[in-house]
Amino acid sequence: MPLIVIYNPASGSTSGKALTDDTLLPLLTSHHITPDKIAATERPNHSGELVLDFLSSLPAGEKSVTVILVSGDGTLHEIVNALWAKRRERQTPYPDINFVLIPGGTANALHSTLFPPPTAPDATSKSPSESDSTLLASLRVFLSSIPRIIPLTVGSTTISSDSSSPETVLTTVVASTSLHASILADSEALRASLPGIERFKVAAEANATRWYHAQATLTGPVSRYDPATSAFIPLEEQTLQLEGPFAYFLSTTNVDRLEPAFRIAPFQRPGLNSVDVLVVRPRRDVSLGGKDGEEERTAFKNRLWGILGGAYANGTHVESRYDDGEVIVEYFRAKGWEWEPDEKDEKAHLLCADGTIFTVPKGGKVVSTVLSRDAHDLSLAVYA
Ligand SMILES: Nc1ncnc2c1ncn2[C@@H]1O[C@H](COP(=O)(O)OP(=O)(O)OP(=O)(O)O)[C@@H](O)[C@H]1O
Repeated sequence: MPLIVIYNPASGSTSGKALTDDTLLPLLTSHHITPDKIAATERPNHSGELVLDFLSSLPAGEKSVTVILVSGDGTLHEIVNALWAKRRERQTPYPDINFVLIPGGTANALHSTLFPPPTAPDATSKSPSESDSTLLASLRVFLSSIPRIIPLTVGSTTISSDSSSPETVLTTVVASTSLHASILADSEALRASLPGIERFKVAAEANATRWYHAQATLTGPVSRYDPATSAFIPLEEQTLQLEGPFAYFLSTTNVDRLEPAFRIAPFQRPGLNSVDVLVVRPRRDVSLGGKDGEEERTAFKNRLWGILGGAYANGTHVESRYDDGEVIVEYFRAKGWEWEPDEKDEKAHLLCADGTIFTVPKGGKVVSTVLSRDAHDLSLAVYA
């Protein structure tokens, strides 16, 4: 099967080249495997060009290829979007594309979902790197006598407005607004000084008391996680409207965590063909008495911080409740969602798609949905 190795020398702690040269390639050689191509990404979006060029170089009729990717989630995101953008320019369908993931990025959400750390590192751990036992886990599956591949769910997120043409981006990990999108937007500026996951915490602190004004709709079928029965209960309605303001609004496909220890959507997994949506709406907190002054926002921030800390304790945040018994983190499973930011709330216009930040134009909205295989025309899977 055709094989290309791609590493991102700039991702995470910039160890991609050393990992490739010193560990990956010698291991492949010891298994008598010679990649057809080995390439470093030289700039943003280069990974997509490398894969497209590689596919173009193959004889017609090739059924499947393997891409060994030494990077974080953002590089995979670029490849998926490049394939999708160029799909109509090909005479024949793409071959199946099976990824071996070697975590060389900062967060490595997909890899750490597939191969969770043996003991979850504590929340204050400074090391973003995965333990040695999981570092080569996907590669070991690829090299095994019965390699197993798991298909990936693909989501599409479209930003539209009257003033501009719609822009669609595919996601395989996360699509979010509110706190998470603000954190990602601010943390990128900190990448040079804080290359590890600490930069997310610094950015989180800067956005902690903000509430986001928007109208959100979940599109169905929709089900709601019930902590009492530990099950998702289907809703009768096909759509569910959620009034803001929001402190947190995040959806994941394929992944149950965004970092090795941050298990924010504890029941999501690859190939489910649904999104898990986590929502926190401060107005549901009866202890705030319906007010949203400085004092209430600070009180709510402390509460939210404590609750989201449960994501670092194997996902216990989804069990937490307000004093009146209502769940604090609303956890839904759906086909998709829509987000219409309030025109006056600038930060509610931020959207994060697999770590890339977009700004919704004034008067615009976001429509995010899981795509069927027929709709995206890609066959993507990971060795796991
Ligand atoms: N040679 C390069 N120089 C600078 N940036 C690059 C280069 N090659 C790729 N990139 C960019 O590096 C960015 C980060 O890559 P990636 O997302 O894989 O790592 P990460 O952000 O550290 O990890 P994660 O997404 O898991 O948090 C990508 O958006 C990509 O565009």
